[in-house]
Amino acid sequence: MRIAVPNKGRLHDPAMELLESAGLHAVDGADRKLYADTVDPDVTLLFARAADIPEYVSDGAAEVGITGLDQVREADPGNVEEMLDLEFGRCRLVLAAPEDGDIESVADVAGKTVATEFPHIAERYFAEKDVEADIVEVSGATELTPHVEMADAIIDITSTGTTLKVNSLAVVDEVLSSSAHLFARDDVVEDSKVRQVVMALRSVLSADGKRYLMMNAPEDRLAEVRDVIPGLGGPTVMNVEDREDGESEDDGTVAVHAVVDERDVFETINELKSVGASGILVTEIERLVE
Ligand SMILES: Nc1ncnc2c1ncn2[C@@H]1O[C@H](COP(=O)(O)OP(=O)(O)OP(=O)(O)O)[C@@H](O)[C@H]1O
Ligand SMILES: O=P(O)(O)OC[C@H]1O[C@H](OP(=O)(O)OP(=O)(O)O)[C@H](O)[C@@H]1O
Ligand SMILES: [Mg+2]
Repeated sequence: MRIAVPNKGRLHDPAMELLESAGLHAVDGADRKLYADTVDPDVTLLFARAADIPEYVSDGAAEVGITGLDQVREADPGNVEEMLDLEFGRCRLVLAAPEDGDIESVADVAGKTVATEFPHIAERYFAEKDVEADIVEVSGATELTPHVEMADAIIDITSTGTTLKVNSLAVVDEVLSSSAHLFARDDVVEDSKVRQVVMALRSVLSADGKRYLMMNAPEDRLAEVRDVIPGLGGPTVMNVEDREDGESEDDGTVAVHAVVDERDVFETINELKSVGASGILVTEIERLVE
């Protein structure tokens, strides 16, 4: 199976890190190579421009791809399925116009010219809003076009808003909220290898922001311990076997393990201490397969 991955740009590094965390390390990915094998002999990575990846998957050069949702929606190949939000490369595709101009709503764009790298998304957006606008396709530096009278407004990517601001442009409307996605050609979505890859990537995303707590707790206060753990489906409770022959000492102590949100760890530890827990250990989780 081939996975198409952005060869450069801001999606490349996080995509490679995610694949690595999922156990799909590239084994011979020298810079500027077009292909890399992975530790799984059935999985090859193919490196392509972010904007070309939907086409590669649609045409059969790769079975699945990782690229921005904006690119998938722009190419709109018709035979691919969006499988997973990978939660990086978050940005918004927005309609923007000069701050001091007279475009304040989508309706004001009627009869005007809009420059964009995303002509298909723009076309569908204006059709949905029932606004007729002329769309001019550009391949970059879209923010410049209103200043050189090429366009009255633009549809472009923004994340921090800095580029719009330095070009004296203001957001008029949001067209699409985007992030990197895993998508697959519709004839392979049920393949076992594709399902394995989806499950592996999902397990990394599920573990993100989670911590594993281990502790000893007095058995007779277990109910209180359970109450303070906001974990996934409750904690796991085990007897503490600390004698050499493996027999439980039965000193009234049990081991409790639980998965909790990173943001709850501080408060949970304090509460656990107050209900008698000791030897509390907090570790990171690499993957969480549910
Ligand atoms: N400022 C941004 N913040 C977050 N994500 C972004 C931003 N700009 C682009 N993206 C996302 O990253 C994808 C690829 O953009 P990037 O700038 O890495 O590549 P590119 O400009 O298409 O590539 P190239 O470097 O090959 O010209 C976009 O389609 C979008 O999904
Ligand atoms: O809201 P901001 O944080 O300012 O980000 C928005 C900018 O980021 C992207 O450009 P990029 O940096 O990828 O340059 P490019 O035009 O070479 O793709 C996008 O095309 C915007 O211009
Ligand atoms: Mg870019």
